[in-house]
Amino acid sequence: MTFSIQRVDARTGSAEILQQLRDKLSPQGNVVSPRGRALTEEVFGKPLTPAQVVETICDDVRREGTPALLRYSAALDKADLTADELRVPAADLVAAHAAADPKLIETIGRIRDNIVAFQSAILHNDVTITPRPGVTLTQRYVPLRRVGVCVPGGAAAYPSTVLMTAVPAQVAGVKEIAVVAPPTPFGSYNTDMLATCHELGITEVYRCGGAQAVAAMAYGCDVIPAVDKIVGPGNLFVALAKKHVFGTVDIDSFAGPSEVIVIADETARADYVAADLLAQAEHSPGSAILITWHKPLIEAVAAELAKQVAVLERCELTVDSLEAFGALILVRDEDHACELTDQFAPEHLNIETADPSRLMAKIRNSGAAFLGHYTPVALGDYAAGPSHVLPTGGTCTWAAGLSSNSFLRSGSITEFTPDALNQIAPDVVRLAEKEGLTAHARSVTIRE
Ligand SMILES: NC(=O)c1ccc[n+]([C@@H]2O[C@H](COP(=O)([O-])OP(=O)(O)OC[C@H]3O[C@@H](n4cnc5c(N)ncnc54)[C@H](O)[C@@H]3O)[C@@H](O)[C@H]2O)c1
Ligand SMILES: N[C@H](CO)Cc1c[nH]c[nH+]1
Ligand SMILES: [Zn+2]
Repeated sequence: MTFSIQRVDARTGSAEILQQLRDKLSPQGNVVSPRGRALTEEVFGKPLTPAQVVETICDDVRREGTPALLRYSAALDKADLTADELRVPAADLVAAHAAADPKLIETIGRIRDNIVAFQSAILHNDVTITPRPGVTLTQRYVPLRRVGVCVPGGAAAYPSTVLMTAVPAQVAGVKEIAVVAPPTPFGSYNTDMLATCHELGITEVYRCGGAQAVAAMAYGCDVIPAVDKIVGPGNLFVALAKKHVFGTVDIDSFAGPSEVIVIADETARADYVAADLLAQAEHSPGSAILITWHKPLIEAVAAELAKQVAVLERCELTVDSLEAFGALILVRDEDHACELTDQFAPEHLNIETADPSRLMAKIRNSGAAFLGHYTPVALGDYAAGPSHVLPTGGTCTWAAGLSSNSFLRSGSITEFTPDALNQIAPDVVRLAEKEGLTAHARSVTIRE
């Protein structure tokens, strides 16, 4: 298989390529295909930007509710559904579960256990301190009441996304979980996805996707009661819709295409490294970048990529991704590799070196890191325990991946005795008077 992936020698100059890739990989840089643009013109009668499409859909769903949701499902997903058919009947969930490969159900059970073990261990607990006699200060964590989960269904089916979103929410104690997936064979007609929902005890699944489903969950409609937070991945329209409704509800992130940086040294195997790069490139769009100071690895990995990509089911899509978003970068040394990685701030970081922990200690920015020659990112995508919903586009410099804690809301609880109030009163009064807020001061002195 012949294709071209960028080789960059960053030993003497700066690696501008990383900034160029970063710019291309923002969710907005996620270009809409010619078919997508034609669909926009067909539905709206004129060319619109994705942001204009999403704003129109969200505003219509907010104003009209279910009729707009059904209209956009019909126009964009060719779904001929009535309001009564939007929710997947309980019998369909049961039937999908009964018909599923028993081995798949066992796998889902084992992965659920892995996720529960990790997400329970990291869950915040209430904290109470008594800094002085008579003063009790508590930080309390309360699960969100109702959340909405977007499960993609345009180009592939993602039972794994149900696990990686709904299980952390369940661990946090969320009682109501609504899943939306497009009315497509990869979405809410996908029996593996429905069987996964049933196995996890999810009963509310809706046959709608895209911006219209996000808007319906944010604003609520006759069929889907409004949620408090919307999580889960999706294409550009889903990402833009989540951004649009943020403020009415919370969202997990504004996510773009998948990314991986593999840092490798002379102990790395070129076939393993290539396999890890291909695994994220196959998402298409997906970015796959090798950083190494071991020069022979660059061509060895390029040769392995060509060999391995040829036999992939998604060969052409993967090649498109490697050509547009891939790079093999030669750096001076280990420190240079860590510096460039921090600058790119990848969603996934795979360190395939003799002492990966030493490098990890030097890197601040990565959504999720995978250490050693036997820890491919696919472990995190499917089974290890941390969620695969992660910050992309360099946002891991300030954002965290989805976890059980994403489904908690914290609040403080303060309690003072009369003596403790008297003790602190002068400080409160002084500051309140400085601000000219004498009613605040009086609410304290009145109790002296
Ligand atoms: N980061 C993660 O954890 C993760 C996990 C799984 C999938 N993903 C990513 O999520 C994305 C899923 O995208 P997808 O397209 O397969 O499914 P999707 O469900 O996100 O989007 C499909 C929906 O988009 C809407 N849409 C399509 N074209 C449109 C147009 N021209 N105008 C308005 N709306 C339109 C339709 O309503 C359709 O139902 C992929 O990029 C995949 O790589 C990420
Ligand atoms: N790599 C994706 C997150 O970036 C998650 C995923 C789902 N299925 C396979 N992989
Ligand atoms: Zn993946």
